[in-house]
Amino acid sequence: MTDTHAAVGIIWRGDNEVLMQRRRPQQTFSGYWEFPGGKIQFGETPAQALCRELQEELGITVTTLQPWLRRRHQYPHGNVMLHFFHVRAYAGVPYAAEGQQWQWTLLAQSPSPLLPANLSLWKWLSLPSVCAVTAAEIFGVEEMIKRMQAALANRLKLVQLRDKNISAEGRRHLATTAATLCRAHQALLLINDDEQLARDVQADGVHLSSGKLAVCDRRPDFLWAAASCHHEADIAKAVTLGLDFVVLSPVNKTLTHVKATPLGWERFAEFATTAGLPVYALGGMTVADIAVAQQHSGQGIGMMRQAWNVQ
Ligand SMILES: Nc1nc2c([nH]c(=O)n2[C@H]2C[C@H](O)[C@@H](COP(=O)(O)OP(=O)(O)OP(=O)(O)O)O2)c(=O)[nH]1
Repeated sequence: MTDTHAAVGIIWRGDNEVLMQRRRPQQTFSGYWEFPGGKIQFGETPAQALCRELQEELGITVTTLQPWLRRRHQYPHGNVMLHFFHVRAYAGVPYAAEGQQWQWTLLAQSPSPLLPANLSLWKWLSLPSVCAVTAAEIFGVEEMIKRMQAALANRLKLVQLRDKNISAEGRRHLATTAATLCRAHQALLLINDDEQLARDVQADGVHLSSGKLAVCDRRPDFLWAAASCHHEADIAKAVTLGLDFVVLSPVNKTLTHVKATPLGWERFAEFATTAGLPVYALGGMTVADIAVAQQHSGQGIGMMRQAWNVQ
């Protein structure tokens, strides 16, 4: 059966509210909450379809569209390929141009029932644009903690504790302190490749190295689970395990993996569009690359050294 393609808009008000509308009585899944959007018509690109739908449904003219992921869902009535976009700027004031019920919805208050294809996606909306990877191997543990404090105070919301080559005590001390700090700043902490340590310090989740990902046969039992990917096969495995996001590298040249051939942004975009889950770009990233990654369907960027250059 061929897929029906639909373009879907996540319309933001600030950082933690999105516009949701309710499917009307004559539609399938009537009464379910959905993001505005609809079927892509013959000859339209997904972006054109979304702009048309948002004009028709809400009377707004989109001025900035940011492509996000693409996700396939099997409904009883057929397969749908959903093309998601973030909408952060538009002209006009939204109104129910088709008589539908709609509301601004806080991310913490997922409306119910949500269209089934949107369930895991809702959780991913709270992911930030930067994933900072610890670098105690470079700075030392105490300096790393100081820099982490500063970065969290500066609104960092996602930390991956990596540092595989420091002492076990140093890593445990870093993990314990990072867990306390991240909790205090409502930031997520994922521990690289050590489920026991993640459990001991009550981290939010684990981050699998690509090596661990390859041999892992179940989703780690944490609220958040992510992985490092370098190839298509890694991403496919992450999807099979039902992970929440992946960090794909190296996108640009990086000091950490000097011999690796960078993917480049075009190839990154191919992966990020088709992965079906959020993808961060890693490798030679600076803050200026957040926007570049997002224009290429990425969730944002992963950074190691650059993330901690905070006074
Ligand atoms: N607009 C929108 N559609 C979604 C979302 N999630 C999701 O699975 N879909 C599906 C439902 C529909 O099958 C298709 C969008 O088509 P549509 O909104 O034009 O719906 P429709 O009533 O014409 O389609 P049908 O399902 O009743 O045949 O994508 C979402 O968040 N927003």
